[in-house]
Formats: sequence, structure tokens, C-alpha cells
Amino acid sequence: MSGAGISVTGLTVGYGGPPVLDQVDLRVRAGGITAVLGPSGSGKTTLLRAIAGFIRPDRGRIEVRGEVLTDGPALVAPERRGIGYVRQDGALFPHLDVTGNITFGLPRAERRRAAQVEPLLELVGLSPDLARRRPDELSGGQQQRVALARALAREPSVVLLDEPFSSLDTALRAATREATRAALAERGATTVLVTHDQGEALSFADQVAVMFDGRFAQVDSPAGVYAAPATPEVGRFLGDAMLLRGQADGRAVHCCLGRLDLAEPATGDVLVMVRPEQLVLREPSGTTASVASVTYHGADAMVRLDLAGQSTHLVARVPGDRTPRPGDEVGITVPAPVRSFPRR
Ligand SMILES: Nc1ncnc2c1ncn2[C@@H]1O[C@H](COP(=O)(O)OP(=O)(O)OP(=O)(O)O)[C@@H](O)[C@H]1O
Repeated sequence: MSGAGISVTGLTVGYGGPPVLDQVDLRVRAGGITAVLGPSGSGKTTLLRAIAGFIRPDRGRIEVRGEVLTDGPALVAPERRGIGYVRQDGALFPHLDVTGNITFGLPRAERRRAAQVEPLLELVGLSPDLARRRPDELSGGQQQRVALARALAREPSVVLLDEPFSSLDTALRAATREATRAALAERGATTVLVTHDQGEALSFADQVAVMFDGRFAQVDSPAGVYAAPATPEVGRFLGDAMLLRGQADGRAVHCCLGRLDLAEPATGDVLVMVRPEQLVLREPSGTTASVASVTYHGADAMVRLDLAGQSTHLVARVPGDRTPRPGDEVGITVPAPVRSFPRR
């Protein structure tokens, strides 16, 4: 399978009304996995459907393998794009067995050949024994893997995944995600995953594109969007984040937690972003707080803190075997440099 990057430039889609996608640019490297992450209604599925060729945009260009597939209203038909598409519900044909589903899109002569289907089942981590089962005889996770095998059967160079794991329970979701990632890596497929699950985006992809209201707020590595968000909104969307008022003077910032080192220099009024795992609790000294409540999760615990002499509430994530008790007095340090945003 040849490597094929995706290039989206100035894509604007309005469905006849105001833009749902507004001048969107995206580059996905050949063989890469990009997660498009955003809240419900932000335009993620619209972008995926435009790449697949199901939507005629108002403006913009989409290229795959350097070939122009969409140029404004001019479209290459979806079935001629070499793109595999997996929907949230898998959408298997209920009257066909697993083999029939996987081979459905193949030329007639190649259908129903078990030799074709077995390696695909293996690729997605399913037993060949399932080949003759109908979808209603499979678990949700098995159905999603069959849907992926069907998408891979035509050897697409690009695979688009629209929330394919969201209907699965936690354990099945993790296993199906792993099998999917391994199958995509083996095929070297260029992949775009749409999700509203931050953890899924960060763990599945090598690039995360954060979408709000039809625009990308940031396109970066998983560590980039999490640790160095472009805006406070991206910071909040990627995980728990406290945004504290502060005064920056170059390499440091003064805020309710004292003087903290800055990851990037800043001056003047800022919002300081502190994630719960950046707060380290110790014996009371320096900045102190009282423990308001503790929520235990096993491996870790979330500790709500009231800062001494202030109305500020903070949350610290601490190891599960080192949790303080409500009412305890604790000292707080922030050893790692923090990010800040200009306050306007
Ligand atoms: N066929 C359509 N005609 C008109 N408007 C549409 C159509 N499809 C989607 N929209 C609108 O476009 C906006 C973006 O929808 P889209 O499905 O792309 O968002 P999303 O980020 O994928 O949301 P979700 O996570 O809920 O699936 C929404 O306001 C939606 O109502």
C-alpha cells in the first residue's frame, strides 16, 4: 500500500447556511494518525465526510497522494478515492455474515474467498471461527473490528474513523482501540480519527487537531496540545486545568501559589494554567491549604484544597497510596514550569 498524506486547504462548508467548517487547513503525514478532537457540533464529522467525498464544500481543496480529490464544488466520487470509512455504529449489513460483510465492496470474483478474509480477521485480532457468524451473533467490539476489516479489505491508503469506539464499554474500548491501532500500523494507512474523548485522542494519535466552532484552535503533537495549549480553552478541553490570575515578569509569575517558574517567558497580566498533577503536597510550609475533600480512584486521588486566607479552590492529583484526609493542613509546591496566557 503506498503512503499517502492528506492535505486540506481552506475548506469551508455551510450546508446552505453559515459556515460549519470555516477555512480549515489540515496536513496529515503519510502513514500518520491524526485525531480530530472537539465538542459535539464543532464540525468533526463534516470534515471527515468532506475528505471521504460525501459532501460538496463551498470552498477549499482536498488532496490525497498529491492528487486533488475535491476542489470547491468539483469532486472525485467517494468510491474512486481509495478511502476506507468506519462509522460510529459500524453499520454492518445484518443479513450478511462476517465474510459477506468484509468482502462486500470487493470485485465479484474476489468475494466469499475465505483466503481473503482470514488474514483480515487476523489483522484486526478476530478468530477465523467467526467468519460465518452474522452481526447479531457478535459483541459490539467484534462488530467494530469487522467494520474495520471491511474498510481495510479494499486496501485503502487512507482510513477515516468516526467515533468508532464510543459505543463500547471501557474494557472493550481499550482492546478494540489497540487492535485497530495495530492493524492500521501494519497496513501503513494514513488515518484520521474523529473523537470527543481527550484520552482517546492523546493515546491513539501522533497528531491532535483541536476543533471549536468549525475551526482548528491548535494542531500539534499529543504532548503539545496537553502541555502547551495554544489557548486557555484548549487547555481546559484537554484535561483538568486551573486558570489562576497572575503577574508575569519574564521567566516567572507571581500568583496565589507563590512565585512559579514559567515554561515560556511572559510579562504583565496573565492567566496561569496549572494541572492537578502539577501540584505537589507536602508538610505545611510556604503556601498552605486545608483539604476540603478527597475523591479516591485507586491509582490516584483528587484532593480539593482551600487555599489559606483566600477564596481560591484548587484540585491536586496525588498517588492513591498517599492521600491526605479532609481537614488536614498541607503545603503546596509546583516544581515544574507552568504555562501562561495573556489576560485581556
Ligand atoms: N446535513 C446537514 N445539514 C445541515 N446541517 C448539518 C448537517 N450535518 C451537520 N450539520 C450541522 O453542522 C454542525 C457540525 O456537525 P458535525 O456533525 O460535523 O459535528 P460533530 O463535531 O461531528 O458533532 P458530534 O460530535 O455531535 O458528532 C452542527 O451544527 C450540525 O447541526
